[in-house]
Amino acid sequence: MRICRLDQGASPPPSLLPTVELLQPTHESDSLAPRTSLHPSNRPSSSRDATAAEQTPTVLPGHSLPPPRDDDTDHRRRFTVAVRLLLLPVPRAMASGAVDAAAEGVAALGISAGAGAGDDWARPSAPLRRNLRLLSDDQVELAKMLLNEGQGHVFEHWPELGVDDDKKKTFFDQVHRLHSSYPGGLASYIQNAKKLLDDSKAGQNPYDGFTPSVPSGEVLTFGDDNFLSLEAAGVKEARNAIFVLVAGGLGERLGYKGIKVALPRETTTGKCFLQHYIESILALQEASCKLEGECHTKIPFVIMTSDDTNALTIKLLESNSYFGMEPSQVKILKQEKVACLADNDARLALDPNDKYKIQTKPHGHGDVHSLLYSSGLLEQWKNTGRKWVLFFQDTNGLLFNAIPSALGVSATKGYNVNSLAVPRKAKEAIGGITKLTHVDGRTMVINVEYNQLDPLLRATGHPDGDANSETGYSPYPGNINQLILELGPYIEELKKTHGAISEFVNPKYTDSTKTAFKSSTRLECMMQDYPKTLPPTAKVGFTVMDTWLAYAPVKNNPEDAAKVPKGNPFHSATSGEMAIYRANSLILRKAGAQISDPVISSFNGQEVEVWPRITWSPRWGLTFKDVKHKVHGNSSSVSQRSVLVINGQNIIIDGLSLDGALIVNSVDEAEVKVTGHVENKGWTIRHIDHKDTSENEETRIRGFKFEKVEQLEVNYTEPGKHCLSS
Ligand SMILES: O=c1ccn([C@@H]2O[C@H](COP(=O)(O)OP(=O)(O)O[C@H]3O[C@H](CO)[C@H](O)[C@H](O)[C@H]3O)[C@@H](O)[C@H]2O)c(=O)[nH]1
Repeated sequence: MRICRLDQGASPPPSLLPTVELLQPTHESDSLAPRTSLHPSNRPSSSRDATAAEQTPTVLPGHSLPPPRDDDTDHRRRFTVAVRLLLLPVPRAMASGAVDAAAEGVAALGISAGAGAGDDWARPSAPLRRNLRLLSDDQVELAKMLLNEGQGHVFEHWPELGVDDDKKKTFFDQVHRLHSSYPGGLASYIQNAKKLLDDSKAGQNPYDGFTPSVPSGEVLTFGDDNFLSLEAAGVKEARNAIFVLVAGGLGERLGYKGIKVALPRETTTGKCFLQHYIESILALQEASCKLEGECHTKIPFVIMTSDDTNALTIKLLESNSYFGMEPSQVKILKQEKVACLADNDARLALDPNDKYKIQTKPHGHGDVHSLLYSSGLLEQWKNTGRKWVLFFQDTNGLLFNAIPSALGVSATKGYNVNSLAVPRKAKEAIGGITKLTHVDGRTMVINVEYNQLDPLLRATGHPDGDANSETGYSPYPGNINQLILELGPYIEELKKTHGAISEFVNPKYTDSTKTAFKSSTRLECMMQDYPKTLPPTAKVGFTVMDTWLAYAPVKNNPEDAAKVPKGNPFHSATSGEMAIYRANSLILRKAGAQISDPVISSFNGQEVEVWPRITWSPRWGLTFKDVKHKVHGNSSSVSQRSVLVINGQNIIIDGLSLDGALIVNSVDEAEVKVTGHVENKGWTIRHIDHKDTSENEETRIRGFKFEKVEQLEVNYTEPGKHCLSS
């Protein structure tokens, strides 16, 4: 083995950069952003154990689904009415209501009067009435609203004045927050919930009158000429893009205690999802700018967080110097949670551990549209020539393999909306992209969420429901929730809707009488329902790519993953990591390298293909053209037991024969040729049981870890030409 100009030691981590900008638009000032939707949608919450009857989610009544597309005027008129109803400036309207004389008398003191004739409104709740002296005028109005909406139970346990007074005040602080962060206020939320819960109980079919059929979209074949030219078009457009990561989800199904974007995407390098996303955006930025010659564009990166994820996301960014991104490029939009509902009457659920607190949960990724709208960022970006907004989710480690070509499709086809899709296995937990034709002739191409597709098909003459065709896949492409929206039309639409996304509710009932819930529920909304409000003239398309290339999320905990029907994807930490090795192996094969076949192995009860553990930094292989350019000839080979980590922009693989572990790091200015035979004992894979608490959680949920027996690691830190050869 001959190593030319080998330097050891990595550069020290950069020092901490300034803190991220946290944008928190309130809906009080943006009261137009309605949550009551005209175009309801349906989707289950994280848990998937309820029966179909129990799971049927519901939409707001009075707005039959989907939107009227060919009678837009009528639709808009109804929409306007709905919005107006929501637009009442609730706190002020309430404050200007009848205020009793006693309260007026003490208003200057900031407290209301004690129980008296003017407090008759509080008669339904004796505990509240006894505590009225504690409340400010605004709080009195909130209390009135709660009683009006049938929420007297929240005061039932209140002791007399003087006991727990601070907690009582804190309770009202929370009520105020819930009230002011929901368009139309908490009363609207409760009223919407009542309607949706009624519909859910009645089993109302939101797709009444619609017939599903298989739509046609762009189907890409990895590596062919069309793919290459679309990738090139996408890279060119990338400098006009904005990336939006929705990362407010609890990740209940995975059960991981940290934030999902902090999980390692793969464990050869241990780089987390967020690092990979940021490095991919920066690589795109650089590649796109290079095409321009001189260009100083910084691609904006928005992260939507929630109270569950916000602090940890900011900490992850700050403690890693934003993974190389300029802090000013990153914008954080925090979504507010909504109140949980305990029963069919939409009674607010109290926290079992703190009766002075209302239980809350995230409202769904659909919040991203109203948050972007009210942030004012979209207009700013439009003024600086941005054209595309790309939305993506927290744990798809393969996503950036698909971004350049998908953006190329948007640019060349002129799509206002482009959804990325993959072939879907029947009953897989991803929505199906479906053409819906109404009896009155309207049509739309839209995501039908996975729990709705089966009942819809059964109700429309497909007795097998959500079933695979002779191809072994569902005929309906699977939506992976990577959306590319054209900025101009997006802004125009948001000016009308203010980011309104239809809500739905998905209570898990204890039994078929649908009278009680297994646990509290809440209203939700989904970002992929955005096209439902678009006029028929909008160019809505989708792009289908191979699953192995584009989609491998980490959503399921080991136990649930092991129960996934045979042949369906596990969507676990195990499968998510193995999918990266498989994709990289297949990409290198396509580029001419000889990559050994995988072996089958079982981790945490999941049988997966174990390919050579090959990874590279986004700067090395952003597009297939880049990979082809850096893999010379077809004489390189990598054995199944090998690990290959390529970490540097200008590393050329030319006649390498690898049987062991090889890690090559280089600075941009170094050009490194890797050739010859590298053999060592390499890294073995040790099985770990997910119940083995001696291992950390990140390891346990994937079910394996590498034992680094022997490896060759080389670091090129000096500019110039280098070679690593035997
Ligand atoms: O209130 C929320 C809820 C979720 N999220 C984020 O939204 C993304 C998606 O959440 P889930 O992974 O829980 O989504 P589901 O698996 O329920 O389903 C979604 O993702 C699937 C693909 O992974 C399909 O596209 C499906 O149609 C779509 O609804 C995640 O990044 C999550 O962090 C939020 O930001 N806020």
